[in-house]
Amino acid sequence: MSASPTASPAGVSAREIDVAYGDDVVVHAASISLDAGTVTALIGPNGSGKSTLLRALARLHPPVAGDVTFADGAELRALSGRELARRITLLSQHRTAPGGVCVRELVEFGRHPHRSRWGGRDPEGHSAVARAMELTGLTALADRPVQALSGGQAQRVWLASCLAQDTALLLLDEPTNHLDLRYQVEVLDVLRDLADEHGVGVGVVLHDLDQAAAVADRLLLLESGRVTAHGAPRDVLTAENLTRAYGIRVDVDIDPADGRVHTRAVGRFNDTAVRAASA
Ligand SMILES: Nc1ncnc2c1ncn2[C@@H]1O[C@H](COP(=O)(O)OP(=O)(O)OP(=O)(O)O)[C@@H](O)[C@H]1O
Repeated sequence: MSASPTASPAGVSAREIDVAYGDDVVVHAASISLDAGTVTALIGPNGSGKSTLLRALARLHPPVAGDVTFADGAELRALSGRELARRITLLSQHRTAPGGVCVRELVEFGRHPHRSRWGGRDPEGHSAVARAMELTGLTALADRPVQALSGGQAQRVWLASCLAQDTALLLLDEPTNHLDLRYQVEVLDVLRDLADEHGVGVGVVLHDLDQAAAVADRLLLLESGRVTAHGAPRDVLTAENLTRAYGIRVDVDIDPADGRVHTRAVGRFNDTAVRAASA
């Protein structure tokens, strides 16, 4: 990012939190720590609670039990909205752009917590916005109406708006959705660079397990609202864990050349043994 993240020390920990919609508790006793300079990926089947847990860290769904504390001791529930927006940014899955705004204007919205109450000075703003647009490949589209963009281009604008917010903690819910292969890789590279070069603590929901293994230092596997495994990718992405979590056979290989974890879901269509048996 253009400037080093402006918020207080990166790092947030949730301890044993329950998160509910009405009376329905959907995340149970979940613990997660996002530390400065690390990428943590949340993985798991649809409906397992990944988005809800991520949103709880940004206080969009305040936990009904347990607590969430920042590295400097501040409690999530005690912060003003503005203080919180200077510490943590969330790229959520569902967003609607206000009508009539162009790319640069939407990215500039990300600077809102850094402006004075009456919309005044933000000395870092211009360079933060320019850098966020450059990192996401949007510079040439700066004056285009957001409503005239493709799904992938719009996704990059929302990501740029989060990057412009320039917080020490960055949460992203499926940021590679709608992106072509090149931009998927570029977005994941940006996340890795933010962690490695700027000490940002990143929490990201990903469905692609190989991408999660490649970008993350730590993985958190959720099943039915509970964290059932956490740790280094090769400890979490085991055939046993994945087969249980996803309810289909999943094979796992470790590439001897680079130590990367590769997963392969074995369905009826790509399991040659099953195909031969049923032919
Ligand atoms: N607004 C809501 N009101 C009530 N229940 C909800 C709401 N949003 C999500 N849920 C429920 O909470 C549970 C967890 O949903 P969540 O979106 O966190 O899962 P997820 O792991 O992110 O899923 P996906 O991979 O499909 O995005 C699901 O049972 C879901 O139906």
